[in-house]
Amino acid sequence: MDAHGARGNPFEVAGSCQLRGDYQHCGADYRVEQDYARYTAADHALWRRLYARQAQLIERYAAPAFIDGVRALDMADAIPRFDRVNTLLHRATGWQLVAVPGLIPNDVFFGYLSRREFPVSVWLRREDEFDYLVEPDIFHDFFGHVPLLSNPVFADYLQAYGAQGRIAVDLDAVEPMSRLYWYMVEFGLIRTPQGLRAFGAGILSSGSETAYCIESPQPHRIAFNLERVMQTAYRIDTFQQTYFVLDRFDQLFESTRGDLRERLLRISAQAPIAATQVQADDQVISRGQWPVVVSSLDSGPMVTDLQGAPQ
Ligand SMILES: C[C@H](O)[C@H](O)[C@H]1CNc2nc(N)[nH]c(=O)c2N1
Ligand SMILES: N[C@@H](Cc1ccccc1)C(=O)O
Ligand SMILES: [Fe+2]
Repeated sequence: MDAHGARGNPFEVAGSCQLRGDYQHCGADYRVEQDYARYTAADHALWRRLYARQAQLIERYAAPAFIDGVRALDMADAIPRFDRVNTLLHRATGWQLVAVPGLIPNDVFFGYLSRREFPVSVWLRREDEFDYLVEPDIFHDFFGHVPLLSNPVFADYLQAYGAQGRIAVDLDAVEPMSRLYWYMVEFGLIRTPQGLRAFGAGILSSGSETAYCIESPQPHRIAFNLERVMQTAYRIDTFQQTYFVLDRFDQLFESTRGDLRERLLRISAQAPIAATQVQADDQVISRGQWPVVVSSLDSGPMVTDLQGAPQ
């Protein structure tokens, strides 16, 4: 089966995209066995190093709901077994993990989400991709996405998103939905009483982007607006140039309610906004809006936004 699939995938770059996974043994829905025996001692050791590094970073940079999800999972010591996690996850929010070779076409992906099934790649990145890699591997898919699947509001959102995504595929108006997924599920930020925090999986599986998205003055940080997000192009092979910021997770849930068809068709027909641009009516969120207090903790200077963040 052609890994690119007739329906393409978001990582198709100029007609050639070397997908990393083994697509030779997957069915029409791209399912494979996790085949736990395939993982070597070196794989588990790399997993432990990736986990230890991110577990330390998320205390400072991740949304509390994400941290709670990580703590509920037992994945510090080895690559997790999907079947064991599924028992817990199904009981928590009705979600199940499905092993896939890697990226899968949009319509198959949305189909899974609409049934509360989350596709998780089975291959693990190389040592030299410790800080960042372009394609989603098992560490990105599992460490980045699974913690929030145990959060009821987020779990409901993701299923509603999948159902809307299937409508977008039928309309051939997928791009706005892909952008919404990218800027929220993969690279979303959220305001908390402790200040700006990340909840996007693409941020939290990357050791380098986790600090960058909060600390760097370079990227734009813009308050979430559904139309604006759906219209904004993105890069898949570098840190994001724009991050969108929620006040509350249920803004996401609200955004998938109702009939999006007119909006999807209209936005699909418009020229996208470049990720480097700021629009006149953007609510730009800069650190300056929240007086920043640096309080030294035993773990070194901690940047905290104490005033101004919404309660
Ligand atoms: C929603 C959007 O199309 C997005 O890029 C999808 C496409 N296919 C995928 N396939 C897998 N396995 N994992 C993903 O995160 C995605 N992302
Ligand atoms: N860049 C992420 C992986 C990722 C791939 C595709 C989409 C989002 C994130 C990392 O290094 O962990
Ligand atoms: Fe992802």
